[in-house]
Amino acid sequence: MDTTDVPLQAEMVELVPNGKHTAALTASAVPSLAGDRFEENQTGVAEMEEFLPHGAEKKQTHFTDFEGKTSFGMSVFNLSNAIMGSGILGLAYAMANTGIILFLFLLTAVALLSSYSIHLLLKSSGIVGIRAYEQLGYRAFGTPGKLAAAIAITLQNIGAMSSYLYIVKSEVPLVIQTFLNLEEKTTDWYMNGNYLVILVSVTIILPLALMKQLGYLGYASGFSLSCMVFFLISVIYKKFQIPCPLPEQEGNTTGILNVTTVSTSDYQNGYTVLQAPEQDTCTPSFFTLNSQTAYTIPIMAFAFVCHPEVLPIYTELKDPSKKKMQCISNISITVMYLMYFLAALFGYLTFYDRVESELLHTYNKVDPFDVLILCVRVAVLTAVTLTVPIVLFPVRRAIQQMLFQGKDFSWIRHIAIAVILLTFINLLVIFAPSILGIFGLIGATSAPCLIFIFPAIFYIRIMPKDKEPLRSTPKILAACFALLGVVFMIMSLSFIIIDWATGGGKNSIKSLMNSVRGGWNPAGRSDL
Ligand SMILES: NC(=O)C[C@H](N)C(=O)O
Repeated sequence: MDTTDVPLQAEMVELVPNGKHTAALTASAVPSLAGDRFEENQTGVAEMEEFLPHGAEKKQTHFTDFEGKTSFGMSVFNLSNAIMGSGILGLAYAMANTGIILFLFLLTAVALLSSYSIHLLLKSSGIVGIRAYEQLGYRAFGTPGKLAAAIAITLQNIGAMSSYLYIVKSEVPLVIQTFLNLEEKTTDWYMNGNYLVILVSVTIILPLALMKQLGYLGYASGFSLSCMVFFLISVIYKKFQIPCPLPEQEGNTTGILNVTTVSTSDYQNGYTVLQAPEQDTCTPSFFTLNSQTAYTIPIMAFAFVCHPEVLPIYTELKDPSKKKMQCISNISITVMYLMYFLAALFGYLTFYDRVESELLHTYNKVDPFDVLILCVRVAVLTAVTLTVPIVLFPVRRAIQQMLFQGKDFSWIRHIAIAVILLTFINLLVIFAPSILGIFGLIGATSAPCLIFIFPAIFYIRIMPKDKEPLRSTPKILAACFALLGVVFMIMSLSFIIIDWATGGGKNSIKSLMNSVRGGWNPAGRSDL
């Protein structure tokens, strides 16, 4: 089809919720939304060519720019999998620093805000045709908008993927060691996290990342979610199994509960400083405020980030409509909200103030050879491994939009970008885990941008003024939403900077990691 049709088609889509554009294709008379700023929408030309059926022009009344094939259920799985990641492991720690009531309040607020943000993205995408986050940026602010969105997505998702692969690198050797019943780590290759992370990347992640469409990952996502359900059930079960307070270390290695002392000094290191009044260690707190409370919002925001994946999933949805996609998002967010709350609650009620910024690590201290905990670790490993391909898709797309815009789909490029990305993340995780801390800084800026600021400002720019004037309630609400994002961003950055200024080298890195990775904190592990 004629490439010059593309911007016109996109423009004429009048508040059509889903990319099933009912507007006629005689769009030459429709004025450009943003004036003459964009001579041509080069962004999606090639992709649209690919997606657009060649007979589309004939379908004057029911134009569909991409024939999605993914079912409602699979889309729920994919979006839930995109939401669920290492974030869940940090929430019990967040609860220890807020108390149950304040945590519930904040978690509810972040979940609602996340859903509202998806609403804004979907509404904007109804105007320009469903595509991707960066295209909304392009529509709203031209190339700078597109680049800002693409860079934020790339940084956020590379940060998330490297945290997942770090879990693989540090947990798989421990799991193998435990399975083989070895007291000490040996020098065999299968005990070396570096080799194992490469093996997992090549054998599991890469083949999944090479799929042409996200929709094909539905089964993997469903499996990944069931692993997380198992994790949750185990966390609940363990609450009733692990005594509080933990008995002192007895040098006992044969009992059912081999308990290693969890002394308070273990936790008085940098980011895990918790003031645990001796006599109250096993009493839940409903409302807590301490120096770590401030990290709660970035931890929760990270846990709910899925926004780069929303539009690609929408594009691939069968019989798409904005209502259907919002419903998918709301179901995914609600289920994750419940899982997050329960995991945090029972994790917290097991260890109270002694919970670490990474929940699994805390169980390790009780009994690293416990079979159930071992299975839980395998489940979490599987879940995060299967999340990597989902999170990689939007990054590849963002790179394509930045470097190869307007080019036709090419398998070679599709494969090459995935291989280069995975190689880069592997190198990062293997050779420079401490550099990962820098993603803390990036994450503190990219997560609020992707959840709050971009959806709101893109919406304000994209929604035509004659439909919704600048002073209309939806636009004022969107402006407040963007402002909230700026406040969150400044807040997170200030905490990081204050921590850097006062914490000293290692601890500051810990705090950084903590603030971006939803509490998953490789730098906080003893092996670093
Ligand atoms: N998709 C992401 O960026 C992070 C994800 N929400 C997590 O908790 O790991």
